[in-house]
Amino acid sequence: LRDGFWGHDSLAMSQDPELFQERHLKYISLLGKGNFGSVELCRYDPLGDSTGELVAVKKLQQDSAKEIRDFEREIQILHSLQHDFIVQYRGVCYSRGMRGLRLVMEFLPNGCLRDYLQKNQPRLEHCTLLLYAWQICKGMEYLGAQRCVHRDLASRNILVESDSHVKIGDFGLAKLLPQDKDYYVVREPGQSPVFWYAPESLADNIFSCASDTWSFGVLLYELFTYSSKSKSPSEEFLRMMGTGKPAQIICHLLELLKDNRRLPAPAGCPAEVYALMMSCWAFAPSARPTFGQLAPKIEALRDGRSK
Ligand SMILES: N#CCCn1cc(-c2nc(Nc3ccc(C4CCNCC4)cc3)nc3c2CCN3)cn1
Repeated sequence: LRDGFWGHDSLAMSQDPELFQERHLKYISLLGKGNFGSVELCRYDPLGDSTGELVAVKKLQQDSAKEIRDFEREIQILHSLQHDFIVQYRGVCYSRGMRGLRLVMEFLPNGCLRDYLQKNQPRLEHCTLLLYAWQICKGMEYLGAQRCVHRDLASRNILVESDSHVKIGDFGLAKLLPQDKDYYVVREPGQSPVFWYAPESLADNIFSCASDTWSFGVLLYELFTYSSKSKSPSEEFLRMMGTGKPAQIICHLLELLKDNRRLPAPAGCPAEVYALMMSCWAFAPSARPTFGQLAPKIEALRDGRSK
């Protein structure tokens, strides 16, 4: 289209609500660092009068061909998801061609659940922790129905919309299952802390909805320890392993899990909640509950305990 009222960009560009123009994306602050990426708070302000909306913009740190290809897959996965307990896709911003590719998402004002739990521990009751657990479980049930494996379920990847609403916030390691298999074997070994990994993921890089259930159990543990650093999964497992050489952490952790050693019950954690975590940590993937089976169990725990 010739230059005219729309300035130098094409009419189509200005009309597509999912295309964000870099020149209108105003940087405000750094929100966090996920896997291979950073997330910034920006205001999308095409009118230039600071009335534009706040958005969270994810971009790659490295921009190798593989990182860009994986990022494009992450964007496609998030674009295909639409659920109350999954962070909303808004669009993309291309600058410098594909090298400057950025993912634009809704901004959640209260940050990630790990920090939120630490900061608000005194006023967060078990009933609220179980509400967060139920919402994440429903989001994961929906994800499984889309044949998507998250691979990095942890409180650092959950975002807080409000006191009563959390969302799964990062899909940097998510994979879509092929039609003919219900598991995914990754080539690059553990990119995220191994203390959230199921045994089959530690041993053979195998990921599935069942390995997501294992990580969900660790997330339940994080909820009921209010993500305390001293009681974190890493600290607890390292304590159980003693001061082995760092090289053998994965083998040592696997031995421990084979010996049926598990994270301890968090202080004050109701026995039924600990039993639920333990069911997610069944050694055999097939013995773990699905998210569809976990949701009603969490509901029952919520109703059973009014406070
Ligand atoms: N998940 C995951 C891991 C990757 N990651 C994602 C985000 C993210 N953060 C927010 N909001 C957000 C974040 C931090 C604060 C802090 C700032 C310092 N003071 C304390 C509060 C406040 C609000 N909104 C989002 C996203 C993605 C989509 N929407 C950040 N890191």
